[in-house]
Amino acid sequence: MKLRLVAAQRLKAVLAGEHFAPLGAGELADGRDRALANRLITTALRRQGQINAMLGDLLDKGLPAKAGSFEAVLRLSLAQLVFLPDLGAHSALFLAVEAIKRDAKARHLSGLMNAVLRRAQANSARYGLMEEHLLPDAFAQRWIEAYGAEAVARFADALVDGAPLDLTLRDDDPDLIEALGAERLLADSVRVEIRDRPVEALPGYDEGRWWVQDVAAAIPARLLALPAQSNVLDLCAAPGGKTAQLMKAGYRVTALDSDGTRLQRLKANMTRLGYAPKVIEADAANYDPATPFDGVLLDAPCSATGTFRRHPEVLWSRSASDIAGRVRLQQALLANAFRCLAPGGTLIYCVCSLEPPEGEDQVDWALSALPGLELWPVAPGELEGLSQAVTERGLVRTHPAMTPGNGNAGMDGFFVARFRRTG
Ligand SMILES: C[S@@+](CC[C@H](N)C(=O)[O-])C[C@H]1O[C@@H](n2cnc3c(N)ncnc32)[C@H](O)[C@@H]1O
Repeated sequence: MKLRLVAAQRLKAVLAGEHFAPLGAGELADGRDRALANRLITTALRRQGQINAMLGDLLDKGLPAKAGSFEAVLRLSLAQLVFLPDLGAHSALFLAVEAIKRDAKARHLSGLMNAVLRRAQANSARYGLMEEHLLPDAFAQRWIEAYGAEAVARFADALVDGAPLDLTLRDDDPDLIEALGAERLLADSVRVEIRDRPVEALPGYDEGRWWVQDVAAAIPARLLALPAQSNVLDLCAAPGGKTAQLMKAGYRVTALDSDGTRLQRLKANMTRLGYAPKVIEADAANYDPATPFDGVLLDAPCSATGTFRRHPEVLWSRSASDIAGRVRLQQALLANAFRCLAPGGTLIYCVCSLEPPEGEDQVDWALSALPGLELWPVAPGELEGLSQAVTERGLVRTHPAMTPGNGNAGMDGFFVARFRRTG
């Protein structure tokens, strides 16, 4: 019961707009309970489109208003009934009714909960097949246009399957890779296929021998291709995945972010890894350095739709107007990134987004709005093992239906462009 109440609380917060993070030991001490609660929440989030369709079918009058935890408990129970049959239908029904009896704001709805879940149970075989609802229609249509129907069908599979754990190695040591049970992907990125313990308990964590970073997220920093000791500005740096790569490459790194709390995480990550970049809390849209940089990496805030395998909630919390707002912010940040760059310097622009307006279209904007900026195309050979991600224009576009390295499926959706400042 406790795990269901805690899971409902977390799901409710995510439905209200919070970013999803799995429950930790502080919230549910027992490891098995925690794993089960996280399985329920992630299933409810990955299957949110299908569960929305079920709710439309089951609740003639829609969801009751101001009903406390009713919606979250119902979604968790539908996830269990339809998609996690190994957990048992009886407990899905019984525990849902008991859970809302403990919530003063939802207790009067226990009869409705019971009736709805019984109808869902009777329809569970049909509900389990409604795969066309996995991705929101608006996203699916746009993505089919951009990436093709076959790729988008695989996005839906990737949404259900979730993401494996990818690491970037500080120490490229075959013994470490073996101890992690990892497969090499691209350059110094490896993938842990089967994870049986928390990240902090994996070999090499305490010694700072690697950091968590999706294989796609590790591409942009590698493309700077500057000599060691170059001065590099990492704009929008926290929590520091790309900062660590820039430090590993031997650059003199300034890591800047406007969010003090996220910068604390960056500092803790750098301490664990044994790196000491210069850290600045400032707004990247108007930061004005005394000396311009040889390289600037801008990992701009975006819709984050490319991370839907780990953050399925982004698919349901982003509207067209959110994306338009991000596009304007990205342009302001790009313009200032250009101002921070020395003549001859290199600029990398990247976003973890699948939306062309935040990626490909921003290249056109930058080339027309920022005289003195030119595209420095990425050559397919620079991404050995992933040359299919390099477009004809020399831009990099990855998505979850792409396969890096030797057959390990899936990666985040990322867009990367490389520019040079000519004057
Ligand atoms: C995609 S995340 C960066 C991830 C990071 N580069 C990494 O590799 O670990 C975007 C970051 O942009 C920061 N951000 C958003 N608006 C900003 C602004 N105006 N100035 C500086 N940082 C900003 C956020 O605080 C967030 O940390």
